Amino acid sequence: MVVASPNSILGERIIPIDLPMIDLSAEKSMVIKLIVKACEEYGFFNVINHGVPHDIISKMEEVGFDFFAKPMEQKKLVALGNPFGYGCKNIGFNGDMGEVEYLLLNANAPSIPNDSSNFSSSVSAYTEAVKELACEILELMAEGLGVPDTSIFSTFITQLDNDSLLRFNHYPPKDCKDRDNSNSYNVGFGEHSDPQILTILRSNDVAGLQISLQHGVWNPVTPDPAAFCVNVGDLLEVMTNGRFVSVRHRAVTNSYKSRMSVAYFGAPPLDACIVAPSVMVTPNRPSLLFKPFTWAEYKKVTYSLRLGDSRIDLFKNCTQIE
Ligand SMILES: C=C1C[C@]23C[C@@]1(O)CC[C@H]2[C@@]12CC[C@H](O)[C@@](C)(C(=O)O1)[C@H]2[C@@H]3C(=O)O
Ligand SMILES: O=C(O)CCC(=O)C(=O)O
Ligand SMILES: [Fe+2]
Repeated sequence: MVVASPNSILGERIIPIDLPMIDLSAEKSMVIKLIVKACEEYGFFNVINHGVPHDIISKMEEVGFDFFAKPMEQKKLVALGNPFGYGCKNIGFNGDMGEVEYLLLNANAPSIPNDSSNFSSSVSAYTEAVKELACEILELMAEGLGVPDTSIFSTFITQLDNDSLLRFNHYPPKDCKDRDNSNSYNVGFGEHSDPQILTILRSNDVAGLQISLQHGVWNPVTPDPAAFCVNVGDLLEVMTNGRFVSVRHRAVTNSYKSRMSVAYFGAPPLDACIVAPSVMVTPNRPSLLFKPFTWAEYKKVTYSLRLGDSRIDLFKNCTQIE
C-alpha cells in the first residue's frame, strides 16, 4: 500500500533542498556570479541583507494578517475589478481551486476600500521597497549576463505603466483528516510557473513552498522570514533565451499553523516587446528560442489557460529541435 505523507500526493517524490542563500552585502562580482548560477540551476534563490527595512516588512505582515482575520462578508466586499481583489479557493477564471484565500492588488496602487488600519500606506511602503530590490537584482543579473545596458530588465518594471502585481496568499491550517480527494487535499496553490519577469516572495516562518526541478519530484523549501525568495518568471526565461529557468512551484498547506506569503510580481507595460537581446544568442544558444511577443499577448494566453498549463511552450520558435 502506498501511503501519502502529509505533504505529498500519491506518486510524487518529496526531496527537500536548500536554495542558494545570497548575501547581497557581499562583494559585488561574487554576488553576481552566485545569482547567475542560481537562476540557471534552480530558477530560485534566497537573498539576505537585502536592504528592505524590518519595520516595513513587519507592518505589512501585520496588516496582511489583520485583513485575513476579518469576517468573510467584509473580505468579499474587496472586489477591485478582475482579476484584482479578494478571492477564496478559486484561482483564476478557469476552474482552478486551492486551499488558499488571497488578495490580489495592482502594485502601482496597492490599496483597499474602507481602509481602517493603514493597510494601504503599509502595503505601498512594502511594495516600493521590494520593487527597488527587484530592480537591483535585475541589474545584477544583466551585468552577470554581459548585457551592455544593465538596466534592460529593470526599466520594464520602473516604467509608469508597468503591470506589476502584489499578491497576499493566506493558507489557513487544514486538517488532513478532512480530505475527500487525495489529489487536492493539501494543495494550497497548485503547480505553476510565474508568468512575469521576476517574483520576490516572502512568507512567515511556516513551510509550504515547494519547487519542482524534475518532473514528479517536489523540493520543499525551508522558510526564512529574514530572507526574500526570488524566482525567475517566464518573461525572464524568454529574455535570457532560455539560460535562466522559470521553474514550476506550488504551495501546500499544513494542519497546525497559518501561513501567509506575499509575492511581488514585476511585470512590464502591456505593450512591451519581449525578446532576448542579441548578446543572449551564443554558440550554445545559436538562435532565438522564443518568438518575440508583447506582454499583452502573453498575458491574454496566460489568463485563457489553467494554472498548471505551460504557456511559454506556445511561444517557442518552431525551428527549434527538442
Ligand atoms: C489560473 C490562473 C491564475 C493566474 C492566471 C491563470 O490563468 C494562470 C496563471 C496564474 C498566475 C500564477 C502566478 C500569479 O499568482 C498570478 C497572479 C499570475 O500572474 O499568474 C496568477 C493568476 C491569477 O491568480 O490571477
Ligand atoms: O505561497 C507561496 O509560497 C507561493 C505562491 C505563488 O507561487 C504565487 O502566488 O504565485
Ligand atoms: Fe507562483
